[in-house]
Amino acid sequence: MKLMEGLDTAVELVSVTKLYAHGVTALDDVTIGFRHGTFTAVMGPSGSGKSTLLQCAAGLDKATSGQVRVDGRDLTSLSERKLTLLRRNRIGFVFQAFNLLPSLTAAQNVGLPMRLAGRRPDRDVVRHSLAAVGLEDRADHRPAELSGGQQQRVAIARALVTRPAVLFGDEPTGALDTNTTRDVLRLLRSLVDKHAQTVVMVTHDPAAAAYADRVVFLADGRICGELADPTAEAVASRMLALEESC
Ligand SMILES: Nc1ncnc2c1ncn2[C@@H]1O[C@H](COP(=O)(O)OP(=O)(O)OP(=O)(O)O)[C@@H](O)[C@H]1O
Repeated sequence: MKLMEGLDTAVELVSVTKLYAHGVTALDDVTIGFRHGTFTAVMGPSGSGKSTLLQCAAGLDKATSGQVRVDGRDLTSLSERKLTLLRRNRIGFVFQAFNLLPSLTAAQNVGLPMRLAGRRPDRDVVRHSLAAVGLEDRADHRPAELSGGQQQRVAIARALVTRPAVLFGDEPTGALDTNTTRDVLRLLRSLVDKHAQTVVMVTHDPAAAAYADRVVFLADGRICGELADPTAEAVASRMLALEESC
């Protein structure tokens, strides 16, 4: 199948199918592109394949068939070593649980991807990354000394430290209260607006999805619709219709 959007596209899935054991089809012939410098929310009923889509797009899980392109490179054809390098350098991922190392300071956590790559963390790069998430004054704090929202911002800074082509978030605000959720969503929005970062986020929350440029809906492992310039109300009513038809 032809590529959909060419050079403008940071991430592209072409006819991706993911089968699990016990006859589960988690993704069923999914073709979708995520353009550079855009913010996309992925929504759908529980079990519709949202996390699987993100994991396959990020090279954390292997598609059973189809192609996954990041920065124009097909992840499915890379050796394990090359895939690890591409994942480390070009793909950022944040999870609902912040996954910070408790014994390390914020700056040390942000520098981890460089350490894992066998390099000494570059102080300026780490400071710049912490500044991008508004935490330059918390560099020496350990996770336990930070709020949940601040911890997630450190995780985002860590994911951004290699200047990835795309930042994926799997329910990045799922563990946060309403106010902190808003701060993190505003941060993601400003990374897109100010730094042309590409962001793809799974969420259950229509209000969170409304921060995105586009919402993609999944049902039973298939893309079943999209909404541009979403409002929380429009997303909620589309979700209601999807859940009723499941
Ligand atoms: N490792 C696995 N082995 C077998 N089946 C799996 C595995 N991971 C996910 N599945 C199945 O694949 C389907 C899609 O799961 P996935 O986690 O992607 O859905 P989701 O939309 O993210 O769900 P939720 O909103 O509940 O987190 C589900 O039917 C799930 O049970």
